[in-house]
Amino acid sequence: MFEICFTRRYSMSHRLYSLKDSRCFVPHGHNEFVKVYLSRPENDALDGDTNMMAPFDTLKKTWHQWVDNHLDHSLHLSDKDPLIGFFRDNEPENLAHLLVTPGDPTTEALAACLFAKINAFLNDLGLGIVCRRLEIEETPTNTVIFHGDPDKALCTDSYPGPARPWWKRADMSINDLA
Ligand SMILES: Nc1nc2c(c(=O)[nH]1)N=C([C@H](O)[C@H](O)COP(=O)(O)OP(=O)(O)OP(=O)(O)O)CN2
Repeated sequence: MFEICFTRRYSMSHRLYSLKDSRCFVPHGHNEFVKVYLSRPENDALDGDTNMMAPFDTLKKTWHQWVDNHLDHSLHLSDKDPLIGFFRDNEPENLAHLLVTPGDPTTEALAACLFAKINAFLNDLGLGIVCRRLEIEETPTNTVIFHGDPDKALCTDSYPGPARPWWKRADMSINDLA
């Protein structure tokens, strides 16, 4: 089986709102790398002419657009974080830069959301190519790997967004605050 791996770098900040006594409660930032592993499970054979699963550019264009123009320099907050209210009241023009996760924006939660997001983009291509594994290097010493079902991984019981939240939509959104 072939796997194609793309890597992208972005800067982000977050705070872990449930960890009140921790230094992670204080908003802080990371320069992270996300790696996605793509494969075509149903038909792995090369055609003898182009010999590609699909051109790299076709596979990564929308994903990298989203990473570069929306994920990069975003502030990640729990859906329960009162900082969201601060932005609503004082800086509504910056709401578009908030990435909101169901519960704390840990690297685990982000990995599951990003996994769902790239699969929404890939599904739109209709090539039968999927992301089966995603890795986020939060720091040079901490990496989180996700593969599986994001619906089972994320707890959305009290998430205030729509049934199809931003991570399941093949659009440029990073929250459901609009
Ligand atoms: N399971 C998780 N634990 C922690 C996460 C997380 O996303 N998932 N995140 C953090 C903080 O973001 C913290 O900034 C990074 O963790 P930390 O290990 O403290 O980072 P260091 O660079 O200081 O680690 P070293 O081992 O000193 O290199 C905390 N926990």
